Amino acid sequence: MSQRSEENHLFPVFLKLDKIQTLVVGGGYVGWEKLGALLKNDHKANVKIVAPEIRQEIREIAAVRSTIELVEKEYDPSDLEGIDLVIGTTNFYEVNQQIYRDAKAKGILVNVADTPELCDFYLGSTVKKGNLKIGISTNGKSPTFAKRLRAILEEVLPAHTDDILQNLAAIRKGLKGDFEKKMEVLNEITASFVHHKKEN
Ligand SMILES: C[C@@]1(CC(=O)O)c2cc3[nH]c(cc4nc(cc5[nH]c(cc(n2)[C@H]1CCC(=O)O)[C@@](C)(CC(=O)O)[C@@H]5CCC(=O)O)C(CC(=O)O)=C4CCC(=O)O)c(CCC(=O)O)c3CC(=O)O
Ligand SMILES: NC(=O)C1=CN([C@@H]2O[C@H](COP(=O)(O)OP(=O)(O)OC[C@H]3O[C@@H](n4cnc5c(N)ncnc54)[C@H](O)[C@@H]3O)[C@@H](O)[C@H]2O)C=CC1
Repeated sequence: MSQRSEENHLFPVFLKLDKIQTLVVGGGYVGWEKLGALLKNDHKANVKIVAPEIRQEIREIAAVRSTIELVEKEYDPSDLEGIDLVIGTTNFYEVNQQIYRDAKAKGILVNVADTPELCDFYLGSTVKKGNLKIGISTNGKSPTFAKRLRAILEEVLPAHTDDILQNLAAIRKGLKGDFEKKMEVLNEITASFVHHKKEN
């Protein structure tokens, strides 16, 4: 069999966390971090957290959000009922492995935090400016690089980035005519973005 080349084969998708049900197993530091990552992207994310011990910080978040459910008990496979996506963060490799196996058996996509061999998908660093979102993956090579690149992009993207998007959305909506004509106009309007970059 031929060796897979050293490049990123991951396919990025942008999930609607308010339309699906996510389960986080484990309510410690890593569980808190992953919950934070979900909520940073969508404060209305539906998240259930299952763990016998749940950190105070998570309790405080759940207390003010009806979309977050805490279940204080050890994980068992019935927790996967009605779940679309699962993130395992317990401090027991065997439990994380079981979560992975159970999720696979049910056809649920699973991520065991910080354990690439037990992941169908990875979490990425995300940059948000209004309607714009950029997801960054280093293919597991360096999450710290992803974090730094996020900070750089957050800094360099102008504050009015979303205004540009809003204007383009308005123009797009107002454009009459056939599909090809629409594309022609939108390509023309946005051409200067690329030229501007080349000149610098
Ligand atoms: C493969 C992946 C699987 C997954 O967890 O989804 C994974 C794996 C591992 N992470 C580890 C450690 C750290 N992870 C972070 C941070 C983040 N990790 C995230 C994602 C991912 N981490 C996926 C790949 C993403 C990609 O390809 O880029 C981010 C982007 C998203 C998020 O988690 O929300 C978030 C930054 C968010 C942001 O700030 O923008 C930091 C830095 C910090 O916290 O400051 C450290 C410590 C420093 C270091 O080690 O680099 C370890 C070693 C554990 C150990 O030593 O035992 C492994 C295991 C291994 O590599 O084998
Ligand atoms: N804290 C960190 O920065 C890092 C942690 N890790 C690893 O990630 C894992 C989790 O770390 P932390 O969150 O810091 O640990 P933690 O000890 O703070 O939290 C573990 C959580 O798992 C829960 N748990 C234990 N058994 C369970 C079960 N059977 N069912 C459901 N929940 C269960 C506990 O109640 C607790 O809420 C550990 O394996 C750790 O080695 C890896 C890299 C960095």
